[in-house]
Amino acid sequence: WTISPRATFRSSTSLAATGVFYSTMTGNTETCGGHIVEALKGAGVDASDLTDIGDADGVDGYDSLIVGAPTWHTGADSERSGTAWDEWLYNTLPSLNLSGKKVAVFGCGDQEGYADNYCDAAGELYDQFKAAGATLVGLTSTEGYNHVESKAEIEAGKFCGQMFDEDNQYEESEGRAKNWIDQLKGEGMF
Ligand SMILES: Cc1cc2nc3c(=O)[nH]c(=O)nc-3n(C[C@H](O)[C@H](O)[C@H](O)COP(=O)(O)O)c2cc1C
Repeated sequence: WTISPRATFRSSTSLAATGVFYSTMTGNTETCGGHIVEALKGAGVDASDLTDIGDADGVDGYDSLIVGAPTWHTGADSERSGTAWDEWLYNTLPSLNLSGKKVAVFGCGDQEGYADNYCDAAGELYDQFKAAGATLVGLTSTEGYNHVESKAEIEAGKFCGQMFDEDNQYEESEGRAKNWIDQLKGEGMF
């Protein structure tokens, strides 16, 4: 008999294949991250629990990452989330080796109240993980959203990942999470 290297690596103490990290001020990004973790379970993906990036360790130990942030620093050039990501992106991420790892970004914002800056922090996560050498996956269409401008819209009609809006479209969130995980599976992330 043989033990595959992968099976050996996945001992009971090893990390899950996909790490799921988020931050939040008022819980909305946690709600959406919860939908994502449920969808991952439903799809049979070996994923971590939803983990606050402020408490995270060993982020580079996963094969792939799903990362999500809210936006609170409206209009800011950098440190747009107003959460633990702001420090982590510039103090921890540059020291990690993420080359070859697939990363998918999600964001939580308010497309009506902050229509000119909808989910701007998600765009920052995308840019910084890309700069760190990761392969970014999971782009989605902007169809069905009503924002005017967004730094998460990295090309016309394309978000850099999955955007959520618990203020205006909370009833969409669970379905958006499920569809996105199906898409990521189709893109070969897991
Ligand atoms: C002071 C303030 C500033 C905000 N700025 C933005 C913004 O620039 N862009 C955006 O999409 N949402 C903005 N929002 C909305 C929040 O991002 C949104 O409510 C989000 O769901 C909060 O997520 P959280 O509960 O995980 O922190 C802002 C909300 C407040 C109260």
